[in-house]
Amino acid sequence: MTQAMEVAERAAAVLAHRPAGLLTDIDGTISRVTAPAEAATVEPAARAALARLATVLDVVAVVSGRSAADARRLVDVPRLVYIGNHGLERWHDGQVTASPEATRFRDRMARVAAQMQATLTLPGVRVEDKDLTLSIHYRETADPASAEEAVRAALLPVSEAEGLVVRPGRMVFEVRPPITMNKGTAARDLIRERGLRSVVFVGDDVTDLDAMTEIQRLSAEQGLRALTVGVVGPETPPAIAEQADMTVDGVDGVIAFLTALADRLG
Ligand SMILES: O=P(O)(O)OC[C@H]1O[C@H](O[C@H]2O[C@H](CO)[C@@H](O)[C@H](O)[C@H]2O)[C@H](O)[C@@H](O)[C@@H]1O
Repeated sequence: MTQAMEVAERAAAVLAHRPAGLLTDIDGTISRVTAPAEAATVEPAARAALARLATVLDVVAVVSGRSAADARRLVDVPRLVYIGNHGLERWHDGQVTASPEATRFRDRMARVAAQMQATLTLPGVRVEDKDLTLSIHYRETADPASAEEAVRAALLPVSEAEGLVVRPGRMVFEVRPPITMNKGTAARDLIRERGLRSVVFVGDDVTDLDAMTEIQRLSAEQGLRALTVGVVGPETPPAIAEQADMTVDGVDGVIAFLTALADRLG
């Protein structure tokens, strides 16, 4: 049996406990790494599997660092729940609802975005303004290692002066409000809201660890049936494979897993 089939078998057993939900990250999970970030697309086979799963599971949700509207545009499957900005907002029926706590920091975020646009002139650095959060990409620079240091040195003092938090990602720095909302709190809220008894989460990056650890905590302390699936690729932080219950190899592994799961549950 292949690794993806084994994960699908475990996931199907977990999701037999209804109501059941599947939560997935986007970049590096159902979308291959691209430069620039705007060029990313969701793999058609992943989209097809998610659409099938949405007809048999109680909840299928996308939990992304992208804005919720961008997540909806990219994944483009009706009936899914779209959570964006690392858990700070949700897209529903064309409307985005943002956390009131997060919106209090909008002006500060805009000031940091403007300052970074003006001062980060290194070719290949891109500022992605996501309203509630900000991503500063350096993947397209000639020397990403030195660009990382240059961006860090420029970004940290400005963000700290505005009371905002900087977290590293995949050749990106994410600027976020200083509040305890993340993919973990978003997953917990969705599980509570929908009364889920089981959850499968799929992700590949440091921000996905928030969701994995919270789901595992709910499993240990409250009996939630859960499976966390780490996506292992060339840029995956080692902590993902250490934290996840099971792993698959890259986006192709995710596609094989989701397709096998849809076959089992369909
Ligand atoms: O939580 P996710 O859905 O995985 O989103 C995380 C960030 O993904 C995007 O950036 C990353 O993917 C890009 C496209 O492959 C790549 O060019 C970049 O280097 C990666 O960091 C997105 O642009 C960010 O807004 C998300 O926060």
